[in-house]
Formats: sequence, C-alpha cells, structure tokens
Amino acid sequence: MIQISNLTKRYRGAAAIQDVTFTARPGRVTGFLGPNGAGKTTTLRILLGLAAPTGGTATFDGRRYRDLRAPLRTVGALLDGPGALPDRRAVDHLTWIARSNGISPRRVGAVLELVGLSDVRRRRVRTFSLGMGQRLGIAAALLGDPEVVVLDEPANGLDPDGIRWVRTQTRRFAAEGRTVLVSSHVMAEMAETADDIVIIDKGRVLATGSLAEVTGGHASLEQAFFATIGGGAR
Ligand SMILES: Nc1ncnc2c1ncn2[C@@H]1O[C@H](COP(=O)(O)OP(=O)(O)OP(=O)(O)O)[C@@H](O)[C@H]1O
Repeated sequence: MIQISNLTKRYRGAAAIQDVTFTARPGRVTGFLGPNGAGKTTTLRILLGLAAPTGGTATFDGRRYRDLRAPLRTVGALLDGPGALPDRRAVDHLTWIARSNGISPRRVGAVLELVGLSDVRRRRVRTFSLGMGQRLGIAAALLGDPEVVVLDEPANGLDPDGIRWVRTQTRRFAAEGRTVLVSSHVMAEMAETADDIVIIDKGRVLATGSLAEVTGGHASLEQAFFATIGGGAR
C-alpha cells in the first residue's frame, strides 16, 4: 500500500504541493489526476526518493523508498520515459538494471516478452518509437516483479493502440494484486482504467474516492474533474 501523508514541497518558498494526503491500495488502480503543473510529478518524485519533501511522508507499507531493502523488488516505476542510454541495446539496458539490483538476468527475457519487445531486443534504444520506449520503460519497472507499480503519464504521446496496451497492462497489474498508481491528465482514459481517483490541483488534493464516488452526480469523470477544480475553460 502507498500512503502519502501531509506531503509538502516548497521550491524557494513557493509550494509545489501542500498537505497532499491519499492512499493507493493493493489490487486497485489509483488514478492520480490533475492539470499541468498540479503537482503530480513532484508527489511521485518524492514517493520514489528522487526529491526530499519539505514536510510529510510518502511510504510503501510504512517504509520510505530509501529505507526499502530491495527497492526494485518492491516498486517499479515509469517516470520520464524509458530512461535508457540511446546507444544501448534494449536487452543490455535491462540486463544492466537487473545486474545492478541483484535480479536474475533471466527476468530480462521474461519482461521483454511481457511487453512485446522480444523481436527488437537487440536494437539500440535510439531507434525506438515513443511507444517502444514506453514499453521498454514498463519492462524495466517490472524486472523486480514489484508489488507496487507507479506510472507517470504512461500514455503520453502514444497512439490509440499504445494507449489501449497501457490500459490493459495497468488493469492486469491490479488484477495480479499489485498496488498501481497512475498519473494522468487524460480523463477519458482514467475513467476506463482507474478504480480509485485522486484529484490534485495547484498542489492540493481536492477529491479522493472510488471512481463512482468521485464521478457521482456528474455525467462523466471529466465533468466531475472540471467541477472539482473549478471551471471548464482551462
Ligand atoms: N525543480 C523545481 N523547481 C521549482 N519549481 C518546480 C520544480 N519542479 C516542479 N516545480 C513547480 O511545482 C509545480 C508542480 O509541478 P509538477 O511537475 O509536479 O506538476 P505536474 O502535475 O506533474 O504537471 P504536468 O502534468 O505538467 O507534468 C509547478 O508549479 C512547477 O513549476
């Protein structure tokens, strides 16, 4: 379980996020929704130990990322694309991550298969399309067979086929019992993918609940979203 409690981050006095509190539970997809600049990436970066909070905590079953004994076996994350050196071959990129995290290199073949990149495993990452890069990033996230999967805007820039693939994978991770936290600003996509919703705007959480609770009384999640953040003309 992911627990975010009163998380605050200030950059030179300005709050990027303020008192952010929510939980993401096992077996469920939690959609983390907000417009550009709302504070989604800041929250996820702190959760993943890439930035220090000004206040509050972000934990996995009570442990901060930096206190996890085997981080990649606990949490798999996709943040800012594949994160691979462009001249590396896909298979070498994954093998390097596996080796440096005490994960059996045998997992590399398994995750390449899982994301549909087996045939292009020896191609250099710079020759990959955006969608292939996302698949490689997800393969890396799955190397440690983690209980928790964190995806920051995984459908960004993907074509309809790629978006559907990400949705199917995301649902499957939850069906396998994993805790899945997915950030997005695409409402229609989240309405199809998420079980639970967290809406953030201007650094503050404005709504949390099941998809039905958050959408309740509105025609769609998108309408609920705009009603929550105040106005449709953004
Ligand atoms: N390193 C930084 N220094 C200063 N301000 C920052 C820094 N990182 C983020 N911010 C500010 O914090 C706020 C939240 O940004 P963040 O990237 O977390 O939003 P987001 O919800 O992920 O947006 P997007 O959907 O555009 O990625 C923004 O106002 C941003 O300008």
